Amino acid sequence: MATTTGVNSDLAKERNNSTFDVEELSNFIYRGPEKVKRRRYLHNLATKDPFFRKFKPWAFQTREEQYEICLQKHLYINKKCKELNLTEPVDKFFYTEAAAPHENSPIGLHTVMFIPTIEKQGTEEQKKRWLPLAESLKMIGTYAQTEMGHGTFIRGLETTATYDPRTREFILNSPTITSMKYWPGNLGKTTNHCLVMAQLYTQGKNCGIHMFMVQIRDLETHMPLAGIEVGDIGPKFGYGTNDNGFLRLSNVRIPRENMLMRYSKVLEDGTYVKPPNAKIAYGSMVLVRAAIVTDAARALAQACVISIRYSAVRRQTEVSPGGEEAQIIDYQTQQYRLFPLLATSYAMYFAGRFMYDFYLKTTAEIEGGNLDSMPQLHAISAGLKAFSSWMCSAGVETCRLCCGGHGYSHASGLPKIYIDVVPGCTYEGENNVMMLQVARFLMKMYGKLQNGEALPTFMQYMSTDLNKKSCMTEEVALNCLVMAYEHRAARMIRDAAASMEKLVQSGKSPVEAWNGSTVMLTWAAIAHCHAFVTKLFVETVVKSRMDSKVQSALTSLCKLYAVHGIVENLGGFIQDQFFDSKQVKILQKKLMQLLAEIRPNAVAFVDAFDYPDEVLQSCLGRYDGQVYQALYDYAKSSPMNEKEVLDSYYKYIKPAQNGKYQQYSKL
Ligand SMILES: CC/C=C\C/C=C\C/C=C\C/C=C\C/C=C\C/C=C\CCCCC(=O)SCCNC(=O)CCNC(=O)[C@H](O)C(C)(C)COP(=O)(O)OP(=O)(O)OC[C@H]1O[C@@H](n2cnc3c(N)ncnc32)[C@H](O)[C@@H]1OP(=O)(O)O
Ligand SMILES: Cc1cc2nc3c(=O)[nH]c(=O)nc-3n(C[C@H](O)[C@H](O)[C@H](O)COP(=O)(O)OP(=O)(O)OC[C@H]3O[C@@H](n4cnc5c(N)ncnc54)[C@H](O)[C@@H]3O)c2cc1C
Repeated sequence: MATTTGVNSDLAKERNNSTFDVEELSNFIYRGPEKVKRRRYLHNLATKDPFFRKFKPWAFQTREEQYEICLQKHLYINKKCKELNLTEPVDKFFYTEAAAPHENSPIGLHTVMFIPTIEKQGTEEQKKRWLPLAESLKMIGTYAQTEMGHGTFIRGLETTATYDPRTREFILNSPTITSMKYWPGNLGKTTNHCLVMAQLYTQGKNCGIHMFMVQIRDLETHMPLAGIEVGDIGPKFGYGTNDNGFLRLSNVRIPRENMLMRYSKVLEDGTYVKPPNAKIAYGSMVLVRAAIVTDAARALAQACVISIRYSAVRRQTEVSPGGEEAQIIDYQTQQYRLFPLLATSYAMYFAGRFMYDFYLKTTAEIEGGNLDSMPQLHAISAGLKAFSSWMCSAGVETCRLCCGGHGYSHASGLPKIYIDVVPGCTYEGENNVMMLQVARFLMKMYGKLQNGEALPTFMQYMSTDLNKKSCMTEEVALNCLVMAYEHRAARMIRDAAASMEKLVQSGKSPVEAWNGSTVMLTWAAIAHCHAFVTKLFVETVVKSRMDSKVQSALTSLCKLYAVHGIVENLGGFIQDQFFDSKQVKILQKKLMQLLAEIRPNAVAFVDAFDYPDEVLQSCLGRYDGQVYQALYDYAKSSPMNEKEVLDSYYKYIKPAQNGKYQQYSKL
C-alpha cells in the first residue's frame, strides 16, 4: 500500500530486494567514484540554484516564452561556467543537463558547432580574431549549411561564394528560393554571424563547398545587414526553445580572410589550394554525430528511470478475484517492453563512452597530419549516431506507452524527452542516409576481404566461415551471442554485395546496382551496428574491473540485450539455418528467464543512473514514488485552473446553452 509521505512502500521494497549496491554501479557507469562525485556536485550546483527555479514550468510556456526563458537560462549557464571555470566539455554537459533539461539552447549551435568549427577549420590568425569575440558572445554564430532544397546532398547546395580578386572579397548569393538556408539552429533571431557553407567559385571554376564567416546582423542594433533576409521558420514538432531560421543572401560581400582557410585556401590572386582530403570540411558534423550517441543514451536512460519507477508504484488489476492488484512491473508483457530498453540504455551509454574516446583519439591523429583513420571515424560515428538515435527515440516512445494514460501528460516528463531526442534521427545526417554511408564503407571492406587485404580489427569478423553453425547451448554463452550477431552481419554484407554484383552482371551500371540494392545495404549496415554495439557491451562487462555483484547483474542485462535482439530479429538469424529450431527455443526460454532474473534489480538499475528529480521533471519518475500527490499538484498548478469559471464560458458556452449563436456570424 502506498503511503502519502516518505518513500512509496513498493518502491522501498524494490530497493531492499536488489542484489547489488547501486552506488557501485553508478561508479562503474560514470567511470569512478570521483567522477560520480563531480557529476553530483555539478547537478547540485544547477538544481539548487534559485535562478533556474524562478520560471514557470516549460509545458505551461508559450513558444515565445519557451525561447525567452531558455535563452535566459543558457546565458546564465554560460556566465556560471565561466565563473566556476568549467572548461571540460563533460563538466559543461552535466551542469547544463541539470540546469535546463531537454530544453534545446538558443545559443546551442554557437557552442556545439560554431566555436568548434572555427577551432578546427580556422587558421591561427582566424582563431585569434574570432574566438575571443565568440567566447564573450559579442559574436553569436551558427552553422548554416542546410538549405530549403538540400540537406542531405551537400554537394548540391546552391549558395554561391564568388571570389572577386579586384576587391579581394567573396560575394555571397542565394540565387534561388531553394538555396535559402533553412533550419540552422539559433539562426532566426539570436545570431549575428553564420558559418555559411557555399559553393566556392574562383577564376571561373567551381571548387566545391566551403565554409565562410558571414556577419548577418549589426553588432549594436541587431538589425539584419544590407543584403540579408533572416527570420524564424515557425513552430515545429518540438524545439520550441530554438529559433531555427531561414537566411537569404543577396550580393553580400565579405573579405577574403573570412573563408575558413586552415585546409583549403584561396590566394589573393584567386588561386585555389586544395585541402589534403576534401571531406575534412565535414569534421564538425562528425563531432556532433559522435556526441549524439551519448545524448540519445541519456534520453532513453531517463525515460527508463521514469517508466520503471512508475511501473513499480502503479498497481492495476487484481490478479486473482478479490486479491491485491499487481504492480504493473510484474506483468511479463510490461517487463518484455521495458527491460530490453533498460538494457539498450546501458548498451548505448557504453557505445557513447567508446565513441567519445574514439573521436578524441582520431581527431588528435588527424590534427597531427595523419588522416588514415578518417574513413573509420566517419563510418563508426555515422553508424552509431543513426543506430542510437533510432533505438533510443523508439524506446522513449515505448516507455511513454508503458505509463498508460499518465504517460500522455506532460506531467510524466516523457513527451519533453521524446521531442528532444527524435530530431536526432534527422539532423546531422538523416539516419537512412547515414546507414548508407556505413554500407559504402562495408562494401569497401568486403572488396578488401575478397582481395586478401588486411582489415581493421573491428571488421575482421567479415572473414568468418558462413557455413559454420551457432555454438549456442542451454548456457547461452556471451561469446556465442556475439558470434551470432557477427555471423548475421557478415552474411548480410555478403548478400548485399552479391545483389550488386548480380545487377552489374545483368547489365546495370554500378550506380544503378547500388540504387537497386539500398534496402539490403541498409539491412547490412544496421546488422553491423547491432553487432558492434553488442560486442562492445559484452566486452565492457567481461573485461572491465567492477564489483562482482554488479558484474553478475550487468551480465544478465547484457545477455538480455543480446538475446532480445536475436528473438526480435529472428528472420535474419535463421535465414541460413545458423540457429536450428532447438536453439531458437533455447533463446526464447532464456529471454523469459532473463526477464525474471532482472525483475528484482530493475529499480536498482535505473537508480544507478543517478538522475535527480529536478532533472527528470516527472511526476511519475520521482525517487520517492509519490506519483499520485504529484499528479494532483501538477493538475492544480495548470494555468487553466487559475479561475474557477473561464471567460470562455460566458462568451461561448452560456450563449450556446441559450441557443444564441450570433457571435459566430460576426466573424
Ligand atoms: C564525442 C563527443 C565529444 C565531445 C562532446 C563535446 C561537445 C558536444 C556537446 C554537446 C552536444 C550534445 C549533444 C548533441 C545533441 C544535439 C545537437 C544539437 C543540435 C543539432 C544541430 C544539428 C546541426 C545539423 O544538422 S548541421 C547539418 C548536418 N547535415 C548533414 O549531416 C548532411 C548529411 N550529408 C552528408 O554528410 C553528405 O552529403 C554525405 C556524407 C551523405 C555525402 O557526402 P558527399 O556528397 O560529399 O559524398 P561523396 O562525394 O559521395 O563522397 C562520399 C565519400 O566521402 C566520404 N565521407 C563522407 N563524409 C565523410 C566524413 N565526414 N569524413 C570522412 N569521409 C567522409 C565517404 O565515406 C565516401 O568515401 P569513399 O572513399 O568515396 O567511399
Ligand atoms: C531540429 C533540427 C535542427 C537542425 N539544425 C540544423 C543546423 O543547425 N544547421 C544545419 O545546417 N541544418 C540543420 N538541420 C537540418 C538537417 O541537418 C537536415 O534536415 C538533415 O540533414 C536531413 O536533410 P533533409 O532535410 O534535406 O532531408 P532529405 O534528404 O530531404 O530527406 C527526406 C527523405 O529522403 C531520403 N533520402 C534523401 N537522400 C537520400 C539518399 N541519397 N538515399 C536514400 N534516401 C535518401 C531520406 O532518407 C529521407 O527519408 C536541422 C534539422 C532539424 C530537424
